[in-house]
Amino acid sequence: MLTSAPEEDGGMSDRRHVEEIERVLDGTQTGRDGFVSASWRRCVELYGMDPTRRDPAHIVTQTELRDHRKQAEWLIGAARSSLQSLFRQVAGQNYALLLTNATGVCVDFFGDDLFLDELKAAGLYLGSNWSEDLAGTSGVGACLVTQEPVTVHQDDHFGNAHVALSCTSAPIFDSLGGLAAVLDISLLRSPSPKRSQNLAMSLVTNAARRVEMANLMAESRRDWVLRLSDSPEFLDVDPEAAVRLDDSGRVLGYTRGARRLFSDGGAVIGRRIDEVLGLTIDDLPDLMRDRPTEERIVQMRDGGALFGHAIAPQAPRTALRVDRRAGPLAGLSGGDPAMTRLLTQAAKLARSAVPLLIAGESGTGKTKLAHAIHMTGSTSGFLAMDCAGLTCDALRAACADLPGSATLLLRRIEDLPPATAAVLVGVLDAGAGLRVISTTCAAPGALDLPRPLFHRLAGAVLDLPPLRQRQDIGWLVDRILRRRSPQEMRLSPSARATLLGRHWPGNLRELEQVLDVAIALCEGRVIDLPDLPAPVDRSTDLPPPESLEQIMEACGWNMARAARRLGVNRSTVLRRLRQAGLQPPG
Ligand SMILES: Nc1ncnc2c1ncn2[C@@H]1O[C@H](COP(=O)(O)OP(=O)(O)OP(=O)(O)O)[C@@H](O)[C@H]1O
Repeated sequence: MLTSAPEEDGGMSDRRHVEEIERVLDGTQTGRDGFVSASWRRCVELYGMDPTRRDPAHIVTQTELRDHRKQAEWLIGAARSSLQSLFRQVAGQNYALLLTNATGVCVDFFGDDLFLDELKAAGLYLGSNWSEDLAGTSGVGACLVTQEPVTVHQDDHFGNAHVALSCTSAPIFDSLGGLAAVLDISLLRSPSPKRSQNLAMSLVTNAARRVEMANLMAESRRDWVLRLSDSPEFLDVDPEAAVRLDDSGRVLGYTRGARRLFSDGGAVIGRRIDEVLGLTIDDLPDLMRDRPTEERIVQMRDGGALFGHAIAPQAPRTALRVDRRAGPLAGLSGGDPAMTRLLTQAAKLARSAVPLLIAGESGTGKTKLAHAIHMTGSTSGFLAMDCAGLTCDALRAACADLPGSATLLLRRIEDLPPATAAVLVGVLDAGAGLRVISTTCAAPGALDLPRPLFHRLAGAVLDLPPLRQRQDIGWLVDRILRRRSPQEMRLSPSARATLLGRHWPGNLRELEQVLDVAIALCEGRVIDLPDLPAPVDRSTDLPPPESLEQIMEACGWNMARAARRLGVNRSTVLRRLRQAGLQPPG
């Protein structure tokens, strides 16, 4: 039995409210929404609350508020612009907006300064705690329990303290499907019909959906995102649902709108997209923005269809970039840290006359780098010679025609016949304006050259990394594809993953050839697995003796890619990392 309503200030309506709660507890249907009756029941039977008490709002301490806000930083960031635009839409209508965390504490707030004192007194402010067991039936509290959008209007509230308010709240889910927050729009005073809040309901649910979308997009820069909409007009600007996928098509996250599209109610994270929706990862390139929206149709498993918009992973952002003023040198790398360091040095050395020795495995781009250095430097003539079988006469004849200022490129210096070595020393000493660049596949220290010659060639050594150690393979693939295909072509995600996972004993030359073959074999515009030639040089296609850390770095610490490159499964990679005490940087 509840205590009776206070006579002094409760008045008739307060008493009626308390009486209705009593009747609901007795099992009478009073016309209240079912979730409201259920909440009233919990308030009395579970939390032992008394509706006649006018408790002040529950406000956490400043220190607690700071902690709550710190923990919700990501959420506040993702929600800010949606809240701002929602607040603009309701400006001048006395609404207050509250963003609470999953425990019901308000961590962000927008309200009209004119009513700030009233809003604070009513608990519509930063730090107020609206969890049901403290504040009774409220929009936020009921939303946290039901995980559905709700309007708790006037005397839907449990306690007499809040019956003037009208609160409409929508849940916000994180990308793993957990309830993360509640977005609430509240009025101090409102018209009595509950339906007056229908517009508020639609505003708050749309804003919550946008917050989930913003959060998912912020998490997904390195992954595929598939966005879905019922209508082609909203697909690119305000889609209803989104799924985040890794490059093998496994679900990494989703927005609440996508949950209802999945074919069964079971756990979805980690499952392949073709198991939960009616498409595979390789269908995504066909759903990118360059296709007309009406053609981007995704068949759902229930027989329905939606419009789809696939967003490809963005290239990793790297702090290191070669200065654009380095000209042709800057175009040789897509942000691989070792290449960036090397090219930055090369750009400085290019302006000097220091003889350069470029070392690296076959096909790593030594000749291309030498050309770029020449183009960046100040010499005018350019002569490239292969050292294998180079005779003294041929060397003397070729150098005799060189202009006063020239670059002499000697390819594969390790193959220089010993007899020519002595002549080369003479040529270099005689040519005052001659800048020499040589290349070698051997380790510079192991070069079997006469010392006088070695010191005239190796003023500085530039060591090119093998392709398998580069972190910009994806960038190189796109660049080569753009340059060598007659029309715009793309790779299916599985074809891309395969290329990123190969060992590339033939380095960039091999990559170019593989892409040439794929371009020739591919019938449409999307290169898929069957278009890729198998690795030719399997004998050397064994994992090189590199450290696990080097491989992880080359794979951007992507477990799936490292597993493919090592030819083991992901759990083995994880185990080996743990054994080696390795962790991803930062
Ligand atoms: N940064 C790059 N981007 C795209 N393609 C490149 C790049 N560097 C080199 N290549 C291409 O890779 C192929 C091999 O390059 P290059 O001839 O410079 O290698 P190399 O190391 O001199 O080879 P080798 O040791 O066999 O003489 C060439 O076709 C070249 O165009």
